[in-house]
Amino acid sequence: MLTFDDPAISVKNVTKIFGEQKVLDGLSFDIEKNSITTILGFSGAGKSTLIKHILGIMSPTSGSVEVLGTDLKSLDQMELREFRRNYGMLFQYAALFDSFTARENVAFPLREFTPLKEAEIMSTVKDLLLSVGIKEESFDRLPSELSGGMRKRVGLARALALSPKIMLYDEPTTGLDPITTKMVNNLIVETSKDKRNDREMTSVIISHDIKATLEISDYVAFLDRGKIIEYLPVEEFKKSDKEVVQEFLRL
Ligand SMILES: Nc1ncnc2c1ncn2[C@@H]1O[C@H](COP(=O)(O)OP(=O)(O)OP(=O)(O)O)[C@@H](O)[C@H]1O
Repeated sequence: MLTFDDPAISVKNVTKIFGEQKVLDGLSFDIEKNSITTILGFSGAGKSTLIKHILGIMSPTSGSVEVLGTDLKSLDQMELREFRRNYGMLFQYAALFDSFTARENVAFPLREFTPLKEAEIMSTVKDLLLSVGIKEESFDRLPSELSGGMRKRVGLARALALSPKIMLYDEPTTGLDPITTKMVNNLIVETSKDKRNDREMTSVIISHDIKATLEISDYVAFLDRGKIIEYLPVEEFKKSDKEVVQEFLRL
């Protein structure tokens, strides 16, 4: 198992039980700061449950999750809400507000969580949208007037608005055509690299789209029935001798 001196995320012996079902089973692993790490697994393996633990939306039945050196258990609800400003998240369907334009969607977290004045917000929003490749002519369009790929870009701009230290991607390319998948992958890498220069950003991708994520990951973990059964730098992961991993790689 990979270990890191100063991990961004440290999952320590986490078990999560729903009724009779053990969904996470004594899970322990670290995620390196400033890396792109993908957590792969079949449907039902426990990926979403794990992400919810990293976000502090769910608490473990036993064990602990440390993010940026803080044990999430030690935070009360108010502190946890404040702590979540460290996170950015891009969901499968980008989850934009339908009745807000692209500009308003990206402005939302800045209005909600920062003391910035309107002119500063508008200038930050412009920079963010341009940085993900949205042209000014599209700033005032509603999500329904944008393509799927453009919605992802706007979703990414919104997720980056508060300069997150931890960026979580939940199935970022599932259901997208190959060209849009490539575009989203490039954006994930560019975003991660950009941020590496001047500040910290760790990217965690949850996916069952192995082909899309292998190209861009530094590390890959394979979650199977609540346990990490393989966790390696990407090139070594491809050569894993675990039967279930090879089965997954052949899909
Ligand atoms: N709140 C809950 N209450 C009861 N069971 C749950 C709850 N959340 C998840 N589960 C169960 O935990 C198991 C793992 O679910 P989870 O959504 O974490 O898997 P996943 O790997 O993300 O799957 P998918 O790729 O299909 O999203 C499933 O059997 C699910 O039914």
